[in-house]
Amino acid sequence: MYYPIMMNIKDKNVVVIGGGRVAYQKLIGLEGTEANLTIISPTIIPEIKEWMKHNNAKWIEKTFEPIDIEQANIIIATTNDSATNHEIRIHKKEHQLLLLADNPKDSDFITPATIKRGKLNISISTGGASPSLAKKIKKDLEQQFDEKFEDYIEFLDYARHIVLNQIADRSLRKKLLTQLLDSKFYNLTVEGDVIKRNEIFKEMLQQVKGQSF
Ligand SMILES: C[C@@]1(CC(=O)O)C2=NC(=C\c3[nH]c(c(CCC(=O)O)c3CC(=O)O)Cc3[nH]c(c(CC(=O)O)c3CCC(=O)O)/C=C3\N/C(=C\2)[C@@H](CCC(=O)O)[C@]3(C)CC(=O)O)/[C@H]1CCC(=O)O
Ligand SMILES: NC(=O)c1ccc[n+]([C@@H]2O[C@H](COP(=O)([O-])OP(=O)(O)OC[C@H]3O[C@@H](n4cnc5c(N)ncnc54)[C@H](O)[C@@H]3O)[C@@H](O)[C@H]2O)c1
Repeated sequence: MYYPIMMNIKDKNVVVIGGGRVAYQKLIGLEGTEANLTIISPTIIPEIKEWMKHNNAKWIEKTFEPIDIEQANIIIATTNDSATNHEIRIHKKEHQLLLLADNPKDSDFITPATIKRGKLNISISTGGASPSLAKKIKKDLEQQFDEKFEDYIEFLDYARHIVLNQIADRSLRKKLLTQLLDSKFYNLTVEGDVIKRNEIFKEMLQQVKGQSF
């Protein structure tokens, strides 16, 4: 069984070996993490070149050597040469986390299909059984959780912080945080009526505050 976690990899050294389609897919997943990204590969596809214009990553134009992973925290091996992927596995240290794109059995982790909407992250894994199914489920959920969720999550984050700061009583907090999930807040966010949405939230907050005295 795999253990699902959300990792903070800011400033961690992530080394991606290989510069093809799979490397590109993994780099997209690493977007916004603020990790130190290094790509080791004699070639990279045009999509990665384009991606590097908007994202921070260092490309070292060479074939893999063990020294390339010495400082790595996380290693993502995506070459099309199984002998190289095997060599990477042999040289990685016990404490380093390795993903072998052609060999989940010997990997320390696998990557799920992911929908990102601001801070909302919906990840789907089949435990390696069917990456295509993970992708299909993702496509289906993308319709339900569209781009508008980005603003909505931002509002929930903002409102929750206010609730946590201003309401000391745990059960009242929980009540308010549940009330915040009422669809009117989502609908007003989608309609762009931020003023009305915030007013309703403030009224709710005052009401609950009244109950706590
Ligand atoms: C979800 C996604 C995320 C991502 O890549 O970030 C992802 N694979 C995706 C697509 C995809 N991969 C493959 C196909 C072709 C169809 C097929 O073979 O089924 C397609 C479909 C396509 O491309 O359309 C081939 C494939 N994949 C793996 C192997 C090796 C093996 O199974 O032994 C082979 C055979 C290689 C060969 O033939 O040699 C292994 C893995 N792929 C995983 C993740 C991990 C398990 C995730 C899970 O289910 O939990 C795992 C274990 C390790 C890892 O890579 O993390 C991404 C969709 C993202 C998106 O579009 O949103
Ligand atoms: N996990 C997944 O989701 C998934 C999906 C499809 C394929 N795969 C596996 O991943 C492998 C890569 O797939 P791809 O489509 O990206 O292949 P690709 O041929 O597009 O890219 C391979 C890359 O590896 C580089 N490379 C080759 N030898 C190297 C070495 N010694 N050192 C550094 N870089 C080297 C090449 O220059 C190239 O950039 C496939 O062989 C397949 O087994 C995994």
